[in-house]
Amino acid sequence: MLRLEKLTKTYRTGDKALNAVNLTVPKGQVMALIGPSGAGKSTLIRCINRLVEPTSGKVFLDQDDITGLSASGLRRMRRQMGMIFQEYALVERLTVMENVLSGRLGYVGFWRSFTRRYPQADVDEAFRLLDRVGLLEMADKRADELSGGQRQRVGIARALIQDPKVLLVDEPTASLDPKTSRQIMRLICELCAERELAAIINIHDVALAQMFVQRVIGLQKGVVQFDGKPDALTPEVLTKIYGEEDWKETTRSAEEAAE
Ligand SMILES: Nc1ncnc2c1ncn2[C@@H]1O[C@H](COP(=O)(O)OP(=O)(O)OP(=O)(O)O)[C@@H](O)[C@H]1O
Repeated sequence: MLRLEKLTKTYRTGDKALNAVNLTVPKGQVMALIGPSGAGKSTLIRCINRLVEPTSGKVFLDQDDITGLSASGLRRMRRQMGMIFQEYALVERLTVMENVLSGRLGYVGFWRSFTRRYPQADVDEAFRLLDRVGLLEMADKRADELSGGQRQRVGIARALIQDPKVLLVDEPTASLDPKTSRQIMRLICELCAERELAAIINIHDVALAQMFVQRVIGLQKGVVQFDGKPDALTPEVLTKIYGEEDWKETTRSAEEAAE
């Protein structure tokens, strides 16, 4: 379980990106984070694993207070938080297999990580994960030979080989076509269900979020404006989060969502 208590971030420029956000994401729940540009979505995701240092407030993963950890404690804790990025963040000249195995770098000792020699159990698990994300045949290909959708599948396998408790996902489909976007969202949600993983997905595409997640959080100016089920995202709620617009074509009705 992930719990945020009054999480606040004020950047040095004075921008208050998060304002006392309280949030609990139970084990196995996939939650979409929506909101206009500048609402604080990326900041929220990055404050959880302290890529951005919160100004105040606390983040708990199960019983552990992440905000109170020393540098070495934080390194260990980050193993439990898998991250998936919009631009995949793969090492282009390495193979698919090597990219997936790099998710184990937080676990193996210095010498193994330096020489990139991984235990056989890690290699076996990497093959299993590549099979699960549909890339077994691509294990020896270089990352720069893959399509965007295939790259994101590598990014997903790399996050999962960490054996995380929570997935932090930052705009996973922003660089993908609509069909591939659905496939990637479906895959992330299926994997979270299989592994009882909590996930927070920062996503701009409201309709896509509605199709796949169980819960949506709407952020606006660093404050939670909406917390509920996807089919409760009415045009009125979207106006509250994003401002005045014709939302009828954006949202899916409850009946459609149930299909
Ligand atoms: N490194 C930084 N230094 C100063 N201000 C920042 C920094 N990063 C973000 N901000 C500010 O914090 C606020 C929230 O930004 P953030 O990137 O978290 O929003 P977002 O909802 O992810 O936006 P987008 O959807 O455009 O990615 C904005 O006002 C932004 O200008």
